Amino acid sequence: MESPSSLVLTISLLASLAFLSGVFIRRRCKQLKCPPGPKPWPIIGNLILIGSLPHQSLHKLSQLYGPLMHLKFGSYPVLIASSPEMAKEFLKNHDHIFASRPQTTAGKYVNYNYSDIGFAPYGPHWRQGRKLFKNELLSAKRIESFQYIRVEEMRAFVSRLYGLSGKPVVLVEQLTHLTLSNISRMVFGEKHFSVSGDDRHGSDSVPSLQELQEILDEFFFLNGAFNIGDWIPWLDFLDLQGYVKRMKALRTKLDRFHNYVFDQHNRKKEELGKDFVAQDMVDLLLQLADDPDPDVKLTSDALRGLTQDLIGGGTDTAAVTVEWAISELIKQPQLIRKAAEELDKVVGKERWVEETDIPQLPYIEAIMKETMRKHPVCVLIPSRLAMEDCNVAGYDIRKGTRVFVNTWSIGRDPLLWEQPEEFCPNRFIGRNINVKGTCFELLPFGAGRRMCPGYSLGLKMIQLSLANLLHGFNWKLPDNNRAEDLNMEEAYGLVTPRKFPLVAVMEPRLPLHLYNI
Ligand code: HEM
Repeated sequence: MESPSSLVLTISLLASLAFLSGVFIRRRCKQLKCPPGPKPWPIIGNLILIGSLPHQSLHKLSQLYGPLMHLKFGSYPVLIASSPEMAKEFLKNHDHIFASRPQTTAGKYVNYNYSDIGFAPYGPHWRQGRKLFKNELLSAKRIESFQYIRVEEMRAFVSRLYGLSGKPVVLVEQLTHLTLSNISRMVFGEKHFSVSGDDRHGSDSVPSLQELQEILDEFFFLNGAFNIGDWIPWLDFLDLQGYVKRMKALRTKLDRFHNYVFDQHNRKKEELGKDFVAQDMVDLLLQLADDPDPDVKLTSDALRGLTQDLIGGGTDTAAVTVEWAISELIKQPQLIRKAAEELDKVVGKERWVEETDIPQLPYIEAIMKETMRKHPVCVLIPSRLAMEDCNVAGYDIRKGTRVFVNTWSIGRDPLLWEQPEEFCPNRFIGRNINVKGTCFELLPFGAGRRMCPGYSLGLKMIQLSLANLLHGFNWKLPDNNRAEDLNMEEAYGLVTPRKFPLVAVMEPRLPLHLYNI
């Protein structure tokens, strides 16, 4: 073990080296043509400027420096793209160069050494995973085959809410319960994470829905946290924020969870032998792992990483989007009335909204798009990494540069959106703007090679729950709180939720027999 004085000496030496390399990089940047940006400090670069809501700080800075801004976070050059044109440069025109992601400590510990898709570097493993997601796990046919689960869980959801009528409800808790029940049944195929069926409680080996939710909360926090060691690698060993310790503790919980899930599925597969038919996504993954001739062998870590992508991808993202939508609507009751009119006309008052109704509900779709414009859950699209030196929009970009697209900023550009601070679904009526990664002014699911592979499932879950919440309930704030006083602050993370969860009171608006399952 090193003595304290030799440790101090080592740190000072490393700091001097980092400082000198900073000077060297700045000199190099002067020789190259870099986009404009604020001057970096030694060692920390511009990290000091980003604050607790990085997307908002970067938005303000980009108004000074322009839609493509050059910064330095710790040891790494960073670019912030804040206009549709710049987003298109990175996510379409030069997508082949920026299709990788930087390695992070969370990717190592929490995501099984980058064995998932979201954190994996561009390469054969990532390609194989994307192919499996597209052709097998999240194909249109597979998503359709799980429709009955979404219907059952939706019924259980509205029934639970009915039981809470007239009382103040923390909406996001109910929504996360819905999305997690949905996804966990599609992925694990069982009901023990769902209270809609024969709900069992956690034991030593079987995590309950509540435990799974706690694991996911920590998972989201640590994956979204700004870990100093990721940006100043020579400080990594100090674990200044204690995140690495938490990541290792989470990994132990995740291991226990995956052991339970995979043991159980493997046992069923062995028992059934040739009669085994995949019924859920874990079954499918196990079958695919048996393939004697895959491009890349699916290791046990890969099975775990891919399972986490499925569970993590669609739970908080969908719940947080719907919570933002209801928060905005509750401030403008006339918009809720307009949505209810559309629902009464198309669906009527004698049944719930079904997925097949969605194409006939343009106003609900407009509410969803407007929510995604003003409150994209990924306010900064997860970082892309330049795999080689290149030239973008006339600027020299070095290999290793990290690129963030600020979707929050694009959604507030007054040149693109009239009165961007207003929540106004009508702006989407009659306009051909989709969320499929081809309209660069609206990128809730990203774009290009790394665009969200779960977007079509995500859209189904968001639209169906939003439509049924508006169809089945009248909404108000508790205790005569005034809608105009509702706090709309954000909390930054891998997804960006409300800082203070919405507490609302619901009353049924359909015949009561529809709520009792
Ligand atoms: C419900 C709303 C959802 C939103 C708003 C959302 C948003 C996003 C965004 C912005 C990205 C980054 C895209 C990029 O880099 O260009 C992403 C990636 C990803 N999403 Fe989603 N997502 C949602 C649902 C889902 C669902 C349901 C799943 C899976 C079941 C999923 C799985 C993933 C995965 C695996 C990636 C990483 C892709 C890669 O790096 O190649 N997401 N998502």
